[in-house]
Amino acid sequence: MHSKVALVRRPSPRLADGLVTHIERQEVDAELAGRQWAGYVSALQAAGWTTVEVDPADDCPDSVFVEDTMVVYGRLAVICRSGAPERRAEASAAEEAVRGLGYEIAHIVAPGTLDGGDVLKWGGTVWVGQGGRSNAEGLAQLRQHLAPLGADVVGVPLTTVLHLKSAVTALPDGTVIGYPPLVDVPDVWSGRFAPVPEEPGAHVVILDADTVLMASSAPRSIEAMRNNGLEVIDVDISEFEKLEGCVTCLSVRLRGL
Ligand SMILES: NC(=O)NCCC[C@H](N)C(=O)O
Repeated sequence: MHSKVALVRRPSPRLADGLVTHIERQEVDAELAGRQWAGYVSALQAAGWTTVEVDPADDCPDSVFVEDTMVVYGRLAVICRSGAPERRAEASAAEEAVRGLGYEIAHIVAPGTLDGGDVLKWGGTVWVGQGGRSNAEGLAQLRQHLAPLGADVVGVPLTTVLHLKSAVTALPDGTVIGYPPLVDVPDVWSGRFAPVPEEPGAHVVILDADTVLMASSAPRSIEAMRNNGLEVIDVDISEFEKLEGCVTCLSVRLRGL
């Protein structure tokens, strides 16, 4: 029985060579990134999460963004085949780690592509960004794997950001938050969509029913969350943001077998 376990992965020494797609490349301070990663891991631990390190992948610059390697639903971990061929080598060690924790394993296979960052889950619905890293075949395979578990898998068009969860994430009560200029179809969540005033303000990791983790680069959104009664723990992840990373992508949250 595991509860509140998070997979994390130490940054590669080649982090600065990570992919950038929608933003200008900026210089990454690898040493600062290392400290920020340690701060992120400590924040998870302080909130009661046990962290498990996936074996490092020093040759894979983007391996720290471990969320993209899998989609975990119930006791099943669906191992992704990234839409970025450069990132496909990251998956095998992540698979070993989650298998070692007792999860059942399924795979997205060619020609399907799926990045974990494109998958938003809440209350039995699984939304999958389409138009970037994850294709229709990847979505169809995910739907097939999750159907026996009762999940409703829904495609969502995506044009302006890397992953669906770069645009929207869900609060503990199921409200979907997003920075409107980057959300193609807010109507998907009509009645439960709430705008935030900053792009990184759209990214939350749910730590428990009352607490979320957010990036300190979104002070106005953090204030709005606090005013709405949520506890917010904030972490500086500037070096990962330079590579289009956000708080969600630095871990895979496993909420219990
Ligand atoms: N789930 C995420 O938001 N992942 C961020 C991945 C960033 C990485 N530089 C990439 O382009 O794949």
